[in-house]
Amino acid sequence: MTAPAAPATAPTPTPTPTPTGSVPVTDGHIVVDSVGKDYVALDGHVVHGLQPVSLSIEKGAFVSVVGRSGCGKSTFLRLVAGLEDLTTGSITIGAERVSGPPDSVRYVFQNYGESLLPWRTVGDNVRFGLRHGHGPRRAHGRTAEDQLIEQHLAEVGLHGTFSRYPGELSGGMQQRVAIARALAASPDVLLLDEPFSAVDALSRGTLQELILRIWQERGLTVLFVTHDIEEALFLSQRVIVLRPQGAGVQRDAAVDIPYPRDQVDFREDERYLALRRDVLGLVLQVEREAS
Ligand SMILES: Nc1ncnc2c1ncn2[C@@H]1O[C@H](COP(=O)(O)OP(=O)(O)OP(=O)(O)O)[C@@H](O)[C@H]1O
Repeated sequence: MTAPAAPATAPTPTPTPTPTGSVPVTDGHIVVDSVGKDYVALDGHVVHGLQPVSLSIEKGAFVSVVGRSGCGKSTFLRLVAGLEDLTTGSITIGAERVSGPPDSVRYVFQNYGESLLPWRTVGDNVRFGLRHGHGPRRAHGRTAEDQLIEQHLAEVGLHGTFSRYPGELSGGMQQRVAIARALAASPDVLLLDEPFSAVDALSRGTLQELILRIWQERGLTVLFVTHDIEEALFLSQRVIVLRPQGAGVQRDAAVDIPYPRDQVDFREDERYLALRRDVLGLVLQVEREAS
């Protein structure tokens, strides 16, 4: 496979005022300080979505978040994305405190079918990302914009699909469109919430390699949520295990295995096997205690 030779360093784009007048953040270093989230359920009782978590995620890092269902993975991602208000703490990305969706952050959801606009062509879906992004890759004029869109599509292996509709593509291809749309916004931080869980195993492998290549080439900070511990270890420099029921961080494990990582060789590496045993053991132990 083609995968990063080393952790990449993101180029620092020049801050450009957005059409709404807000100034985008310009750096992918994420600091999460005592961040917690409580929800009030319909019957009025308080649910801990996430109990206070503190983390520092370096610019250009690839970090995965794992843990059993309901432990707060998606809540954590939505808070970093500024899609929900914090109950406690603060999040900063670069120099900016997150108080709404930052211009430099893009989110790719599991359900590409819901996130893509089915009545718009693939090209127009990516155009949406381009027009609502920031940074130096914005184009002036329809032709220049179309060329940029073609480049974004080619970057995710979808050359020649501009005029097709999402519903005409396979699941894996639709998720590539969603990734291209996110990249068209020139983000510094890419958040992915179980992005490959709805695609078949083979497509999943190629999508994993795609995301590693993009991470390396663009120097993005990537936060990746998955149920799949093997996927998390294969992709990441660091795997964060959350405790059940939003009870915070249980383990913060460095995956000290160099890139490029080969899908087959990686899974035979002693360091991978030891980490897998450790992380899987933790999660399974929690499952047993909960059942
Ligand atoms: N809008 C909401 N209102 C009430 N409770 C919520 C809301 N969103 C999440 N929760 C609760 O917060 C907790 C964490 O949910 P979250 O979706 O973050 O977990 P998760 O680890 O992503 O789960 P899964 O792996 O199943 O997707 C759960 O108990 C969930 O029921």
